[in-house]
Amino acid sequence: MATTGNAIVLGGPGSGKTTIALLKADQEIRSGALKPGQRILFLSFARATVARVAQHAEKLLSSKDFASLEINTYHGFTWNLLRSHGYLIRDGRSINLLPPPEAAARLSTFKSQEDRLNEKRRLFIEDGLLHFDLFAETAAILLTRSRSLHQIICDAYPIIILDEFQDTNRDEWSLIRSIGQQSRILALADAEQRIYEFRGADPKRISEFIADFSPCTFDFGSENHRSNGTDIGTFGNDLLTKSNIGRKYSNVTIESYGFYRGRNHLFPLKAAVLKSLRRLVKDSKNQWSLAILVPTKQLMLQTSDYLSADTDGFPSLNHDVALDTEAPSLAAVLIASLLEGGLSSAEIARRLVSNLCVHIRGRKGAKLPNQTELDLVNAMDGYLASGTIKGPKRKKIIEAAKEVAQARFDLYLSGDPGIDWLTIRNLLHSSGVDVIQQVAADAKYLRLLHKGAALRSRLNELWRSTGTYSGAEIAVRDALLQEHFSASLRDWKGIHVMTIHKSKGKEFSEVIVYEGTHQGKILRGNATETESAQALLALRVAVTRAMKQATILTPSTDRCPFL
Ligand SMILES: Nc1ncnc2c1ncn2[C@@H]1O[C@H](COP(=O)(O)OP(=O)(O)OP(=O)(O)O)[C@@H](O)[C@H]1O
Repeated sequence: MATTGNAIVLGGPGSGKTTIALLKADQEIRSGALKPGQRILFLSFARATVARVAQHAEKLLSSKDFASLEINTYHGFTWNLLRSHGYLIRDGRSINLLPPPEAAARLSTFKSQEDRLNEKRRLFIEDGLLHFDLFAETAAILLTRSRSLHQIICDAYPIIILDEFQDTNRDEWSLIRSIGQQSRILALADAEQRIYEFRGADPKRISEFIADFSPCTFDFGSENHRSNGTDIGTFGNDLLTKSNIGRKYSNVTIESYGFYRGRNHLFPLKAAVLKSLRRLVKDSKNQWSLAILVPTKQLMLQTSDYLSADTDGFPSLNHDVALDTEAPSLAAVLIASLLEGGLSSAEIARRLVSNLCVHIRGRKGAKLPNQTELDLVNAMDGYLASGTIKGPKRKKIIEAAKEVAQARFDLYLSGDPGIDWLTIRNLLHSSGVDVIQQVAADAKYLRLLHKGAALRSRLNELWRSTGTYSGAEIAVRDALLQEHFSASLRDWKGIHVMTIHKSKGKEFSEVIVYEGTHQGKILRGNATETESAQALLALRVAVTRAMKQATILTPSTDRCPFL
């Protein structure tokens, strides 16, 4: 609290790094260190983490002091900077954002990382379209080239707190170095929670910071305030030395699950969730949170579907999912375009085929479409240019698109966006063709993005002013885009399903880590040594999110070797 220069706080999970940083911010604000208009900037990676930190800060700081703290993601902060000043590096021309769903679609044909990066740079330089991955790099360039802007930013934020510092990539690091020439930097880090090597986190980062910034260094070691009085932290540390194997823990349960004939493969998971819920409700009434953490996105969606279902004698369970937005967003844009309609069914059909191409290209986000999908998209693109397409399966897709378009053309819209949206979704669902049905399936996840109300109100406005949904495609795109920067406070109570990676920086009353039998393994088969080391760190991060109890479910036929 007394340090006046740069600082780095090291410490294991739950050791209080975030808490001390917020208290330090509060102390600086109260001491009058800030001039009018200056704020302390707290940067983290994920919007969900920002929401949790903001919640935590609201408890620790008075509302007056809270106003002097800006809690943001790297993306949110750098985009603000680029949106207002980016024109300076584009000869006065403005910058437009390339939203992840569209980016995924545009980059789908570039296979290597290098080609993808080059294409992102080309899109920016030639078309002014900025990909999220270039935010930090471009902001760093901007601050290097404009000394005045550099001065303004450093003046505005004299103290910057960097959460999860161990996971900063090279571009973020160069931005930090630039701002850190004048502003004070307080970094929070745990080398053993470095789980983002695949996006450029580097084991050297902490020592680079120490070398460049000569900070006061504080190490909270293995102090643990999150799960005080439990052996969850001990288990986490034992994992690192493999001394957990064969040991018993009071607050970490490892269950080997078997196969239940005639039941969903996630049956043992839902049974474990209900067991946790009984415990949580008994102990904490409604003041509890439960995280279900799984290794892959695919398993996350399956888990969400199965929790929502009321099959196998289990009730449907309300929950939140940390979804990727690409697939539902592209599906929403396609549905909005159908809501808009057109002057003829042929025009609607053409737009539908074109939007189907974008959906197939981009729905998997950063993961590329497979060759069959790419071939299909090329053929459909060819159809749009020439009016012909070869192959019975592809012809069937075009025929089905025409039928959907005709049905839309003949449709009498009610003016109630909720009803009309569902009508269109059902048209897609009953098309009988998988790539069109996939749009309807992806659109169902919009509910879980909590964007329903925002979309409905935009569509309502359109209908009220024009009696049509003309402009719906753009309106829906805008509404979904804002999602990427909103750091609205989310309620962390209840059940949350997410990938292990998304759980970083969060805490829950209980955690259930579940790995699948064939896909969704904690350590996948044929993993390299580095991948294995990363998987172990990820498992440690997952388990140590729990305050009271962690449960790990691993298949009895193929137990996780870390357990
Ligand atoms: N000194 C303390 N005394 C009591 N409780 C504390 C203390 N410091 C932190 N806590 C509580 O412990 C929990 C974990 O703290 P915090 O989130 O600051 O840890 P962290 O080091 O940032 O964790 P991680 O790296 O795992 O995200 C929080 O619920 C916080 O309120």
